[in-house]
Amino acid sequence: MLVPLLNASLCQCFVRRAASPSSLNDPLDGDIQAFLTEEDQLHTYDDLTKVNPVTPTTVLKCLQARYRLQVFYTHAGCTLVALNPFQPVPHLYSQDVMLEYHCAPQPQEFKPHVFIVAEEAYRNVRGQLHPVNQSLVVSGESGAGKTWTSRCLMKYYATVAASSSVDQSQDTVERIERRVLDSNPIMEAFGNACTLRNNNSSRFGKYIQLQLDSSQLLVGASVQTYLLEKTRVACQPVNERNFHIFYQMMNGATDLQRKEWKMAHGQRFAWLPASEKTLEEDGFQETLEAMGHLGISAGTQRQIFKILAGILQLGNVTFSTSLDESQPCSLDEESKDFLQGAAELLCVSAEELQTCLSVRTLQAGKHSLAKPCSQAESSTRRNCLAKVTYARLFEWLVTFINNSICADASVWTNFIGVLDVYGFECFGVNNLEQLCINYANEKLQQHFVAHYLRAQQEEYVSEGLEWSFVKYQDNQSCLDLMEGGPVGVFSLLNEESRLNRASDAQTLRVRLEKELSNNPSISWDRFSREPHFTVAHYAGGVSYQIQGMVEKNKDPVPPELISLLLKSDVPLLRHIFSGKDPKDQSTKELSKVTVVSKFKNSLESLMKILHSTTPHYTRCIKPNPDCQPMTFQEEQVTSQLRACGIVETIHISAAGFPIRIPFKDFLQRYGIIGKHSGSKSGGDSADHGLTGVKEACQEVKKLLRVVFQHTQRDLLIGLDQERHNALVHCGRTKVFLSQPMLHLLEDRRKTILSRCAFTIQCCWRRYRRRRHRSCQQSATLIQAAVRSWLVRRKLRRWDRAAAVIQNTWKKWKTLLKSLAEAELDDAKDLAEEDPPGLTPVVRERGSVQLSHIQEPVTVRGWPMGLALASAPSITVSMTATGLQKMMSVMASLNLPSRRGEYKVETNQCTRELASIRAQPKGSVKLHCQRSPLLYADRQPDLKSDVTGFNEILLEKTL
Ligand SMILES: Nc1ncnc2c1ncn2[C@@H]1O[C@H](COP(=O)(O)OP(=O)(O)OP(=O)(O)O)[C@@H](O)[C@H]1O
Repeated sequence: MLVPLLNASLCQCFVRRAASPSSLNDPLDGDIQAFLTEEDQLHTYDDLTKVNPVTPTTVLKCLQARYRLQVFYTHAGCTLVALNPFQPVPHLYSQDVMLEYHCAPQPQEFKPHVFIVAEEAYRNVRGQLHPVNQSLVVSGESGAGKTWTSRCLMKYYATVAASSSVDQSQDTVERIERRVLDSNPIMEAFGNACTLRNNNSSRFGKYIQLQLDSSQLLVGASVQTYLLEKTRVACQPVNERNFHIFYQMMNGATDLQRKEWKMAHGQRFAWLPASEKTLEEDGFQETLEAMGHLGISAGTQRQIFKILAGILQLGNVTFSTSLDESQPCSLDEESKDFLQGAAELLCVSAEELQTCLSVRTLQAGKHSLAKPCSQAESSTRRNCLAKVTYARLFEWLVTFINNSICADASVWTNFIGVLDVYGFECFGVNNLEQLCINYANEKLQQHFVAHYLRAQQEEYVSEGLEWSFVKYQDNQSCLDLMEGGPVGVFSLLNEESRLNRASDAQTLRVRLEKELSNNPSISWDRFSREPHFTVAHYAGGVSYQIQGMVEKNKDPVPPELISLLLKSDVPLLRHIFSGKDPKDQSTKELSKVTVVSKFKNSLESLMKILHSTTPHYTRCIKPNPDCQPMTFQEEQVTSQLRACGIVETIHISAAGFPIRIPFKDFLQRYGIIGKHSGSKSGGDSADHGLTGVKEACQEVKKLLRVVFQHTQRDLLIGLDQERHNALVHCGRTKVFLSQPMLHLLEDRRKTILSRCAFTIQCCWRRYRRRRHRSCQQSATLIQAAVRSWLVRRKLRRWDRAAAVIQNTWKKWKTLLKSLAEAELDDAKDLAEEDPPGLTPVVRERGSVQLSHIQEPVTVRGWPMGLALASAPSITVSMTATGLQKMMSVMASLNLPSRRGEYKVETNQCTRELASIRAQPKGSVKLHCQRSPLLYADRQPDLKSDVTGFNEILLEKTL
């Protein structure tokens, strides 16, 4: 009951991520992305399956980074991805490099290269107890570099097989090598053409078997071709050219040949458009040499070129509409000449040729009926004659090449096959050719997926994983749609083609819709004017036009034409049509052979061969549509990665365990989960640097247990072992993770990290608070210490000052005392001389000596407010006047106020008062600044409270 919740949530996530291709594009969080793949290190990844996570985006970035650094080859698991440099890179393909790869004990450790694939296949054959044949499948879109790569592989084998031959005569080896290699220029001259996408585009598919003897030496080869685009002979797409061989003849023929071939300088041929464009592929001499090497005699060569020249002449024959329907179309004068020329070159009767082209023979029982053709029909018959002749000539050439290079069955024991097939095609208008090509690609894709799945499974097994891709959905439903019996697109198309009636696109469309509407891989746009059907291929949907499909499938060749050619005086022409005489074959037999059925049969036999061999895939990628060197267009590459199955491999990875992390890295990143989950597991391992893989595995398992426990606790449900295994697996050296498991781990890690961050924040804040508080306390302490130090310093200074003052004061006092005593001694002496009661002696201006006063005496005082002298302050403000002053003086001197006994009056003396001192026996000494001692003998009141002699009653500091 508890299981469904988590299962539902995890598995929904799992299904969503695994099933939807777009989910693979999900940008992962920057941090995990950086952990899994370091972007600046992307170019170092030699294998695309090692980028983490394997998504189209990371794969694309990796390829781009490598291309920028001129690294053109990258592994993608069991596939090799080859980016076209579109410029010569001679050092990459030299003979030395070939031998280097061949002689290396472990070529896999070298940089990715097509030679690794070649060498691996070569060693596979050699190393087996019962040698297994090998197949090198080279695919990609037009111009991606398939032909180049196939050539490279053939050169490699020609070199390494020859280099290993010590006991054979060099001559023999060279002859075989040469022949094998010479088959290339011939086939390219006859089967390649300049198209908008590639100047040297192969217009046929081929499978070359390189035959090896028991000593693994190259002893021969054989070629099987598929679906030559023969319509090109009579109908070239705009801005494209016919097959190279016609231009080679035009450019390279001698005058004699020109005369013979009716190919004058400046002669224009309708079927040779863009003849002014010269290509490096137009080397006629090279083709002639190759023909010679392969043993095509000069006579046969002459016949071949005569036939080709005849075809060119035919192209210039145009029919005019006949006004009378009972009469065949007429020819203008020029066309008559060209027809005559064609007939001469093909060595047939010109009249017969014209009749064959413009009159149809209808068979009614034993009677035959002649029916003039319309202009269009006549043109079709003309084209048909050219196409069938060229196709038969090409077939014959291939057979000849095979006869020339194929070793005797008793000589060779094994082979390495090189398959160079057209890639997935999707144009504006797609017809039967595209249907066949895409069908072949579907077949190869299925083969590839099965092989890749096997390779993945093998890796899982080697890592000890018990998991299988049993539920992986491949492209079977699309194949069922096309080839399915009893009802499929091909069978319905064949049925329509075999009916002896005019083909009608609408009828076929209705039949397709009625019979196949249950298949999810087919759809229709009901609003489209043109009848068509859309097939959902693995590489994307392609809409096929039904119009003309049945006719193309029938590929009818008017029997009159074949009969005519069989009468030709050119032996080769007779030969290539021999055995095809319509009279010798029953109509039933003929009607059986449609283009589709022929193609399907040849593909089936190819698939049988592929299934019996060990395949090696090379996916060629065209980095830009303009064939420019060092230009990488992301969209262009992405669509090719999808079309060549690399994205499929990514889906396969996603269906399994797309993320693989070595134990050590895993523990380093996720060890924190164990540490912070209250469990002892998983935490310390990364810190202590585990060395043993076994211990690391144990730690990882513990850690995963913790994660699951937590997930269960969080979601209150349980996960069974089966579900665990669908999410994560511990291999022998790595942890295999599904996308949902990665997200689970990442979520857990993030939660823990944010909890840790919160704890760190709390600690930090607490620490900051404490630090602040202690700072405050310290500041207070320092302040107190400084203050006390300042006070102490001040006190010390005060002490010192007081001591100085005291000292000085003491000295001063002593001095005064001594002076006073000296004065007193003088006064005594005077007193002894002057008897008491005498009138005061004025000693000094402004001062009086009061003694035994009978009359109120005038005390000449001090001009300033002596009264203020009694103020606590030692600084006296001199503002008081008159009585105030007198009173204040009285008060300050603390003199008893005895009315009438004395009076104090302001002295005229403006000098400042220094001090007032007590005199002996009650006298007061008014001490002036200048000579205070002059007042020492003044005695204002004998009954005063002044006690001390010479005591300072009041003093003003200066
Ligand atoms: N490895 C390479 N180094 C240098 N140039 C290359 C390489 N591969 C391809 N090219 C260039 O790219 C061009 C197209 O390559 P190629 O003819 O092999 O394409 P293709 O896939 O066979 O195309 P098609 O399907 O049309 O035949 C070549 O003519 C060559 O100039």
